[in-house]
Amino acid sequence: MPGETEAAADAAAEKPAEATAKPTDTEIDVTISADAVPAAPAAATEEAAGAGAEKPAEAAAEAAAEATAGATAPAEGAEKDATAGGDAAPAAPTEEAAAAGAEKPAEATAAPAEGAEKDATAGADAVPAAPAAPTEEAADAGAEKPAAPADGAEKDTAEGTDAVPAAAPTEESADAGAEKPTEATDAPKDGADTDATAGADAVPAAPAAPTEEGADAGAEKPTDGPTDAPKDGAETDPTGTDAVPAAPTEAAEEPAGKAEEEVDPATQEAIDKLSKGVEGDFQGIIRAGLASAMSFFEKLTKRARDADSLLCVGLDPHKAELQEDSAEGAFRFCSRLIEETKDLVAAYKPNAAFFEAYGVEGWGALQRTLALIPKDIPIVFDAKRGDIGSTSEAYACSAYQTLNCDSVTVSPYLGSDGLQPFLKDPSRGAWVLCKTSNPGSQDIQALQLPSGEPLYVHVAKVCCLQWAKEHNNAGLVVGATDVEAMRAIRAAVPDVWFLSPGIGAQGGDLEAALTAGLRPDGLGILLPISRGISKAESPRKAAEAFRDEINALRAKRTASS
Ligand SMILES: O=C(O)c1cc(=O)[nH]c(=O)n1[C@@H]1O[C@H](COP(=O)(O)O)[C@@H](O)[C@H]1O
Repeated sequence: MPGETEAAADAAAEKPAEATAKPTDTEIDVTISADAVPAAPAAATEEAAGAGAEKPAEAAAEAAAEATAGATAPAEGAEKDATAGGDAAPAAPTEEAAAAGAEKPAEATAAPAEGAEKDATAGADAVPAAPAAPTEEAADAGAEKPAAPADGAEKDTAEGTDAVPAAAPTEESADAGAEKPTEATDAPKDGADTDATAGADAVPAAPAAPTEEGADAGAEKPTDGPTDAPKDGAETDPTGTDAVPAAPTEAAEEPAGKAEEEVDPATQEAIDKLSKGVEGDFQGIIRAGLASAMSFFEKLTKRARDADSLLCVGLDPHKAELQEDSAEGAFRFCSRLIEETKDLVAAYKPNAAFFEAYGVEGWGALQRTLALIPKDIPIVFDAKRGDIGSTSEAYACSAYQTLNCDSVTVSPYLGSDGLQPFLKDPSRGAWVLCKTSNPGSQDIQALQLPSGEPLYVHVAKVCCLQWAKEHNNAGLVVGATDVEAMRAIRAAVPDVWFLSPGIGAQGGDLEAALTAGLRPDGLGILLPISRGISKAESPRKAAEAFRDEINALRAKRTASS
């Protein structure tokens, strides 16, 4: 209940009833996020290929597979490529590959409809920060660093679906692929530097405008666009095919165009930058793919508005609260919370600690829990990461690719290089620990710098205004238990989103926190509450009461400002 203290909550605690929601098979679900890509080819710069473009390479490959169908994307070639782990290497077709393609074109051509479905489901979460390029650099990058995350890559390799051309086919090849696969040996030879690293299949190196035929072939079942994709990835492609429509059909372009209108200036700038120099329809594809990737804070803002809520339910399966002290018990606990509150929340915040406590099974329970969260509800993965750059890369991969979470809590203590991996993809966000809610936050975070400002104000400014300024995708953890600090931080960074735990069990004052932290637009502060909801007799009623109390205070505050 709102305002309930830890003690009160403990006293009132009851064991939650057994979850009603049945777990789905989520191991696959989380891994397929790797495949999710807009039907866009990728970028034109090495930077794009190496940095943000973890997935577009696959996208390009998959997309072009559609257009060229059997002509240049042989099933056997795909298997070969997959074995080599080279998902995304645009290279010209070798005769061998083309011939292999001719042997089994039907698989390649049959793929798109299902593949499109799959990509649509996963697409929301896996849109790259930057498209990958159809240049040699991109090919190399793709080969060395497969676009898909580890799990996804494994899946892909098992399914042998990734190796496909990045460029659009000529009319001839499109026809060949679609109708006369045995003529596949006539596939384009230009740009013929076969990707030896990937052992990859025949792919033209340079993008070209798709032909009508290619467009038609690719457009059999356009995706709904990444933002419509459910997180649970329940519609996994049963054929194991990742193919995505390659060509910009009207249907595919329309939602992307709409999305493009909604993107923030930073995203728009990235789109302009990355599509510059790319000609014709492929520019449209790139723009569409990028535009459909809402930035993390756009997604959060949209959800907060749609649900009319700033409440974030914490998924903290404390052992003491479980009916059964096991990973399964933790999963059921979370499943029940999600089931009861999913229409009331702006976000969910699973805390890794409570799952890790159950070892490998706990990690599985976490993955299954994440898969239950509706696709339009942002996830804050509370893991408080941050390390040297190369290790943070792995942490970011774990949070964003393997677990497919939208955001993660991070420590600023290691500095800018430790945070960069969490910030380079605008569709993901990092919540930087700034002034935490616990009493010990005074020990270091409140130290006064020679400039006279407390360390937490410095952290707020340096993280949000400098380190994260490229994509504006850092928020700040500012506990709701220290309103004075919150006020100072709000003054330093007026627009930044706060994640403000401390309401409920930790005794924070909701009205004081909202007064100090809310932005004039009635947004800008996300209030995670765990035990105050999970320990209530009816978590739903408690969540509803919190949401309503928050909204009443928001209304009061925005009316007075
Ligand atoms: O990063 C966090 O989420 C966090 C930061 C902070 O300053 N204080 C804080 O309590 N948290 C987390 O927020 C949740 C608070 O839980 P309750 O006190 O039960 O609502 C726990 O998962 C904490 O680990």
